[in-house]
Amino acid sequence: MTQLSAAHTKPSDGSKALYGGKGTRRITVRDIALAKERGEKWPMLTAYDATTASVFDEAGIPVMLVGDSAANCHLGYETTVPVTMDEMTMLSAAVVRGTSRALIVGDLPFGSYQEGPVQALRSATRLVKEAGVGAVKLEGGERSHEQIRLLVESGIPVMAHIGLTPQSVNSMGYRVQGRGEEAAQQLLRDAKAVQDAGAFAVVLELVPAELAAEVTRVLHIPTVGIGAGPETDAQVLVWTDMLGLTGGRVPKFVKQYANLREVMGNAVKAFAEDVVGGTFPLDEHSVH
Ligand SMILES: Nc1nc(=O)c2c([nH]1)NC[C@@H]1CN(c3ccc(C(=O)N[C@@H](CCC(=O)O)C(=O)O)cc3)CN21
Ligand SMILES: CC(C)C(=O)C(=O)O
Ligand SMILES: [Mg+2]
Repeated sequence: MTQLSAAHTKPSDGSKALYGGKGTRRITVRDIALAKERGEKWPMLTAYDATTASVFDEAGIPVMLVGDSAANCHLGYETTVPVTMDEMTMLSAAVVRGTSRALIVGDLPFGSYQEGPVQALRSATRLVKEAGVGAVKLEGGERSHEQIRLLVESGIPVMAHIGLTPQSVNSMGYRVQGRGEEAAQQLLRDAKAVQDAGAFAVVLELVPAELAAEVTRVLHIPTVGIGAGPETDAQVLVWTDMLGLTGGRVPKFVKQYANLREVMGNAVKAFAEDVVGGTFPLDEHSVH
Protein backbone atom coordinates (compact mmCIF):
# COMPACT_ATOMS: atom_id res chain seq x y z
CA MET A 1 0.00 0.00 0.00
CA THR A 2 1.28 3.45 -0.84
CA GLN A 3 1.59 6.17 1.79
CA LEU A 4 -1.06 8.16 -0.01
CA SER A 5 -3.76 5.49 0.12
CA ALA A 6 -2.90 4.73 3.74
CA ALA A 7 -3.62 8.37 4.52
CA HIS A 8 -7.13 7.95 3.15
CA THR A 9 -8.13 5.38 5.76
CA LYS A 10 -9.29 6.31 9.22
CA PRO A 11 -6.31 6.19 11.59
CA SER A 12 -6.93 3.70 14.42
CA ASP A 13 -4.42 5.39 16.75
CA GLY A 14 -5.52 8.91 15.94
CA SER A 15 -1.99 9.70 14.77
CA LYS A 16 -3.23 11.63 11.74
CA ALA A 17 -6.42 13.04 13.22
CA LEU A 18 -6.59 16.83 13.12
CA TYR A 19 -7.77 16.78 16.73
CA GLY A 20 -6.30 14.15 19.02
CA GLY A 21 -3.57 13.25 16.54
CA LYS A 22 0.03 12.84 17.62
CA GLY A 23 1.59 15.01 14.94
CA THR A 24 3.61 18.00 16.10
CA ARG A 25 4.44 19.69 12.79
CA ARG A 26 2.18 22.47 11.58
CA ILE A 27 -1.15 21.42 10.05
CA THR A 28 -1.45 22.13 6.32
CA VAL A 29 -4.41 22.61 4.00
CA ARG A 30 -3.66 19.13 2.66
CA ASP A 31 -4.27 17.69 6.16
CA ILE A 32 -7.62 19.53 6.14
CA ALA A 33 -8.59 17.96 2.80
CA LEU A 34 -7.69 14.46 4.04
CA ALA A 35 -9.85 14.96 7.15
CA LYS A 36 -12.91 15.50 4.94
CA GLU A 37 -12.16 12.25 3.09
CA ARG A 38 -12.03 10.46 6.46
CA GLY A 39 -15.31 12.08 7.53
CA GLU A 40 -13.54 13.61 10.52
CA LYS A 41 -15.03 16.65 12.22
CA TRP A 42 -12.70 19.33 13.57
CA PRO A 43 -12.80 22.38 15.84
CA MET A 44 -11.63 25.89 15.01
CA LEU A 45 -11.37 28.90 17.33
CA THR A 46 -10.49 32.53 16.83
CA ALA A 47 -7.34 33.87 18.51
CA TYR A 48 -5.96 37.40 18.70
CA ASP A 49 -2.83 37.16 20.89
CA ALA A 50 0.13 34.84 21.44
CA THR A 51 -0.65 33.74 25.01
CA THR A 52 -4.25 32.71 24.36
CA ALA A 53 -3.27 31.05 21.09
CA SER A 54 -0.60 29.00 22.91
CA VAL A 55 -3.29 27.64 25.26
CA PHE A 56 -5.44 26.56 22.30
CA ASP A 57 -2.39 25.10 20.50
CA GLU A 58 -1.47 23.01 23.56
CA ALA A 59 -5.12 21.88 23.80
CA GLY A 60 -4.84 20.55 20.24
CA ILE A 61 -7.02 23.02 18.32
CA PRO A 62 -5.82 22.32 14.74
CA VAL A 63 -6.95 25.53 13.02
CA MET A 64 -7.07 29.05 14.45
CA LEU A 65 -8.56 32.09 12.79
CA VAL A 66 -7.20 35.53 13.53
CA GLY A 67 -10.69 36.86 12.89
CA ASP A 68 -11.52 40.44 12.06
CA SER A 69 -13.85 39.89 15.05
CA ALA A 70 -10.70 41.16 16.81
CA ALA A 71 -12.30 44.51 16.00
CA ASN A 72 -15.06 44.05 18.58
CA CYS A 73 -13.55 41.26 20.75
CA HIS A 74 -10.04 42.65 21.18
CA LEU A 75 -9.86 46.28 20.03
CA GLY A 76 -13.15 47.72 21.28
CA TYR A 77 -14.80 48.66 17.98
CA GLU A 78 -18.59 48.25 17.51
CA THR A 79 -18.33 46.20 14.29
CA THR A 80 -15.63 44.52 12.19
CA VAL A 81 -15.77 47.31 9.60
CA PRO A 82 -13.04 49.65 10.98
CA VAL A 83 -10.23 47.13 11.67
CA THR A 84 -7.18 47.73 9.45
CA MET A 85 -4.51 45.66 7.68
CA ASP A 86 -1.89 47.06 10.09
CA GLU A 87 -3.94 45.81 13.06
CA MET A 88 -4.69 42.40 11.51
CA THR A 89 -1.03 41.95 10.56
CA MET A 90 0.18 42.68 14.11
CA LEU A 91 -2.39 40.34 15.73
CA SER A 92 -1.78 37.56 13.17
CA ALA A 93 1.98 37.70 13.76
CA ALA A 94 1.40 37.34 17.52
CA VAL A 95 -0.82 34.27 17.03
CA VAL A 96 1.72 32.65 14.70
CA ARG A 97 4.48 33.26 17.29
CA GLY A 98 2.34 31.72 20.04
CA THR A 99 1.67 28.46 18.18
CA SER A 100 3.64 25.59 16.68
CA ARG A 101 1.02 23.09 15.43
CA ALA A 102 -2.15 24.93 14.39
CA LEU A 103 -2.78 26.18 10.88
CA ILE A 104 -3.18 29.94 11.30
CA VAL A 105 -5.72 31.63 9.04
CA GLY A 106 -5.62 35.43 8.81
CA ASP A 107 -8.91 37.24 8.12
CA LEU A 108 -8.64 39.91 5.42
CA PRO A 109 -10.34 43.02 6.85
CA PHE A 110 -13.00 45.14 5.15
CA GLY A 111 -11.49 47.28 2.40
CA SER A 112 -8.40 45.12 1.88
CA TYR A 113 -9.73 42.99 -1.03
CA GLN A 114 -12.99 44.57 -2.30
CA GLU A 115 -11.16 46.66 -4.95
CA GLY A 116 -10.28 43.50 -6.83
CA PRO A 117 -7.95 40.51 -7.17
CA VAL A 118 -4.72 42.57 -7.29
CA GLN A 119 -5.56 44.41 -4.05
CA ALA A 120 -6.54 41.08 -2.47
CA LEU A 121 -3.19 39.56 -3.48
CA ARG A 122 -1.28 42.53 -2.06
CA SER A 123 -3.15 42.28 1.26
CA ALA A 124 -2.91 38.49 1.52
CA THR A 125 0.80 38.57 0.65
CA ARG A 126 1.36 40.97 3.55
CA LEU A 127 -0.29 38.58 6.00
CA VAL A 128 1.78 35.68 4.63
CA LYS A 129 5.13 37.53 4.56
CA GLU A 130 4.88 39.82 7.59
CA ALA A 131 2.72 37.70 9.91
CA GLY A 132 3.54 34.19 8.67
CA VAL A 133 -0.04 32.92 8.32
CA GLY A 134 -0.59 29.66 6.41
CA ALA A 135 -3.84 30.79 4.80
CA VAL A 136 -6.17 33.77 4.57
CA LYS A 137 -9.95 34.15 4.75
CA LEU A 138 -12.19 36.59 2.94
CA GLU A 139 -15.94 37.15 2.78
CA GLY A 140 -18.21 36.64 -0.22
CA GLY A 141 -19.17 33.84 -2.61
CA GLU A 142 -19.74 34.60 -6.30
CA ARG A 143 -18.79 38.23 -5.67
CA SER A 144 -15.30 37.25 -4.43
CA HIS A 145 -14.46 34.36 -6.76
CA GLU A 146 -11.89 36.31 -8.82
CA GLN A 147 -10.02 37.32 -5.66
CA ILE A 148 -10.00 33.71 -4.42
CA ARG A 149 -8.76 32.40 -7.77
CA LEU A 150 -5.78 34.78 -8.00
CA LEU A 151 -4.70 34.14 -4.40
CA VAL A 152 -4.88 30.36 -4.86
CA GLU A 153 -3.01 30.55 -8.20
CA SER A 154 -0.37 32.61 -6.37
CA GLY A 155 0.14 29.93 -3.73
CA ILE A 156 -1.94 31.38 -0.89
CA PRO A 157 -4.59 28.98 0.47
CA VAL A 158 -7.98 30.66 0.91
CA MET A 159 -10.81 29.92 3.32
CA ALA A 160 -14.02 31.43 1.97
CA HIS A 161 -16.89 32.80 4.10
CA ILE A 162 -20.52 32.90 2.94
CA GLY A 163 -23.96 33.28 4.50
CA LEU A 164 -23.89 36.13 7.00
CA THR A 165 -20.85 38.22 6.08
CA PRO A 166 -20.38 40.72 8.94
CA GLN A 167 -18.28 43.16 6.89
CA SER A 168 -21.53 43.90 4.99
CA VAL A 169 -23.43 44.80 8.19
CA ASN A 170 -24.28 48.24 6.82
CA SER A 171 -26.10 46.73 3.81
CA MET A 172 -27.24 43.32 5.13
CA GLY A 173 -27.53 43.66 8.93
CA TYR A 174 -26.93 40.57 11.08
CA ARG A 175 -29.65 38.29 9.67
CA VAL A 176 -29.98 34.60 8.93
CA GLN A 177 -28.98 33.92 5.31
CA GLY A 178 -30.38 31.32 2.92
CA ARG A 179 -33.99 31.25 4.20
CA GLY A 180 -36.44 30.62 1.36
CA GLU A 181 -35.89 28.88 -1.96
CA GLU A 182 -34.27 31.79 -3.81
CA ALA A 183 -31.82 32.58 -0.98
CA ALA A 184 -30.99 28.87 -0.61
CA GLN A 185 -30.17 28.64 -4.33
CA GLN A 186 -27.94 31.72 -4.03
CA LEU A 187 -26.09 30.17 -1.08
CA LEU A 188 -25.53 26.96 -3.06
CA ARG A 189 -24.21 29.00 -6.00
CA ASP A 190 -21.89 30.89 -3.64
CA ALA A 191 -20.61 27.62 -2.15
CA LYS A 192 -19.89 26.12 -5.58
CA ALA A 193 -18.28 29.36 -6.79
CA VAL A 194 -15.75 29.45 -3.95
CA GLN A 195 -14.97 25.74 -4.36
CA ASP A 196 -14.48 26.20 -8.14
CA ALA A 197 -12.23 29.20 -7.46
CA GLY A 198 -9.98 26.95 -5.36
CA ALA A 199 -10.90 27.68 -1.73
CA PHE A 200 -9.71 24.90 0.62
CA ALA A 201 -12.66 25.36 3.02
CA VAL A 202 -15.70 27.58 3.44
CA VAL A 203 -17.25 29.16 6.52
CA LEU A 204 -21.07 29.03 6.61
CA GLU A 205 -22.31 31.69 9.02
CA LEU A 206 -25.90 31.85 10.33
CA VAL A 207 -27.40 29.50 7.73
CA PRO A 208 -30.36 27.12 8.35
CA ALA A 209 -29.05 23.72 9.51
CA GLU A 210 -30.73 21.77 6.67
CA LEU A 211 -29.17 24.02 4.02
CA ALA A 212 -25.71 23.84 5.68
CA ALA A 213 -26.06 20.02 5.68
CA GLU A 214 -26.86 20.07 1.95
CA VAL A 215 -23.90 22.34 1.15
CA THR A 216 -21.65 20.01 3.20
CA ARG A 217 -22.85 16.98 1.20
CA VAL A 218 -22.52 18.69 -2.18
CA LEU A 219 -19.03 20.17 -1.70
CA HIS A 220 -15.77 18.23 -1.65
CA ILE A 221 -14.08 20.96 0.44
CA PRO A 222 -14.89 21.12 4.17
CA THR A 223 -17.57 23.44 5.52
CA VAL A 224 -16.92 25.31 8.78
CA GLY A 225 -20.15 26.20 10.55
CA ILE A 226 -20.96 29.05 12.93
CA GLY A 227 -24.67 29.07 13.66
CA ALA A 228 -25.09 26.56 10.82
CA GLY A 229 -26.22 23.42 12.65
CA PRO A 230 -24.49 20.14 13.46
CA GLU A 231 -23.78 18.72 9.98
CA THR A 232 -20.89 20.92 8.85
CA ASP A 233 -17.42 19.33 8.72
CA ALA A 234 -16.00 21.77 11.27
CA GLN A 235 -17.30 24.24 13.85
CA VAL A 236 -15.87 27.66 14.68
CA LEU A 237 -16.65 29.97 17.58
CA VAL A 238 -15.26 33.31 18.67
CA TRP A 239 -13.05 32.42 21.64
CA THR A 240 -14.17 35.24 23.94
CA ASP A 241 -17.81 34.12 23.39
CA MET A 242 -17.26 30.40 24.11
CA LEU A 243 -15.17 31.09 27.21
CA GLY A 244 -17.59 33.68 28.59
CA LEU A 245 -15.30 36.70 28.36
CA THR A 246 -17.29 38.82 25.89
CA GLY A 247 -19.17 41.65 27.62
CA GLY A 248 -22.86 42.09 26.79
CA ARG A 249 -24.98 39.97 24.46
CA VAL A 250 -23.51 37.11 22.43
CA PRO A 251 -25.15 35.49 19.38
CA LYS A 252 -27.57 32.66 20.24
CA PHE A 253 -25.46 30.03 18.40
CA VAL A 254 -22.76 30.36 21.09
CA LYS A 255 -22.28 27.63 23.69
CA GLN A 256 -20.47 29.01 26.74
CA TYR A 257 -17.91 26.51 28.12
CA ALA A 258 -16.60 28.72 30.94
CA ASN A 259 -17.30 32.07 32.55
CA LEU A 260 -13.93 33.80 32.32
CA ARG A 261 -15.53 37.20 32.91
CA GLU A 262 -16.62 36.07 36.37
CA VAL A 263 -13.36 34.20 37.09
CA MET A 264 -11.24 37.20 36.11
CA GLY A 265 -13.48 39.74 37.83
CA ASN A 266 -13.36 37.79 41.11
CA ALA A 267 -9.58 37.35 40.94
CA VAL A 268 -9.02 41.03 40.22
CA LYS A 269 -11.28 42.01 43.16
CA ALA A 270 -9.34 39.65 45.47
CA PHE A 271 -6.08 41.34 44.41
CA ALA A 272 -7.56 44.81 44.94
CA GLU A 273 -8.83 43.88 48.42
CA ASP A 274 -5.42 42.41 49.36
CA VAL A 275 -3.71 45.63 48.32
CA VAL A 276 -6.18 47.90 50.10
CA GLY A 277 -6.17 45.66 53.20
CA GLY A 278 -2.39 45.27 53.27
CA THR A 279 -2.40 41.45 52.81
CA PHE A 280 -0.49 41.59 49.53
CA PRO A 281 2.43 41.43 49.20
CA LEU A 282 3.49 39.14 52.04
CA ASP A 283 7.06 38.39 52.98
CA GLU A 284 7.07 35.44 50.52
CA HIS A 285 6.44 37.87 47.65
CA SER A 286 9.19 40.23 48.78
CA VAL A 287 12.94 40.37 48.23
CA HIS A 288 15.44 41.26 50.97
N1 LIG B 1 -18.33 38.41 19.74
C1 LIG B 1 -18.54 38.10 18.46
N2 LIG B 1 -19.04 36.90 18.15
C2 LIG B 1 -19.29 36.56 16.85
O1 LIG B 1 -19.73 35.42 16.59
C3 LIG B 1 -18.97 37.51 15.83
C4 LIG B 1 -18.44 38.76 16.21
N3 LIG B 1 -18.26 39.03 17.52
N4 LIG B 1 -18.11 39.71 15.29
C5 LIG B 1 -18.07 39.33 13.91
C6 LIG B 1 -19.16 38.44 13.59
C7 LIG B 1 -20.54 39.09 13.71
N5 LIG B 1 -21.35 37.95 14.03
C8 LIG B 1 -22.69 38.02 14.41
C9 LIG B 1 -23.20 39.19 14.92
C10 LIG B 1 -24.51 39.26 15.34
C11 LIG B 1 -25.33 38.16 15.22
C12 LIG B 1 -26.75 38.26 15.67
O2 LIG B 1 -27.19 39.28 16.16
N6 LIG B 1 -27.50 37.18 15.54
C13 LIG B 1 -28.85 37.05 16.08
C14 LIG B 1 -29.74 36.30 15.14
C15 LIG B 1 -30.28 37.14 14.04
C16 LIG B 1 -31.36 36.41 13.30
O3 LIG B 1 -31.95 35.47 13.86
O4 LIG B 1 -31.63 36.81 12.14
C17 LIG B 1 -28.79 36.23 17.36
O5 LIG B 1 -29.58 36.50 18.26
O6 LIG B 1 -27.94 35.34 17.45
C18 LIG B 1 -24.82 36.99 14.69
C19 LIG B 1 -23.49 36.93 14.28
C20 LIG B 1 -20.55 36.77 14.18
N7 LIG B 1 -19.23 37.28 14.48
C1 LIG C 1 -16.81 34.30 13.03
C2 LIG C 1 -15.60 33.98 12.21
C3 LIG C 1 -15.89 33.01 11.13
C4 LIG C 1 -14.97 35.23 11.69
O1 LIG C 1 -14.97 35.55 10.53
C5 LIG C 1 -14.33 36.12 12.66
O2 LIG C 1 -14.20 35.75 13.85
O3 LIG C 1 -13.93 37.21 12.27
MG1 LIG D 1 -14.35 37.55 10.19
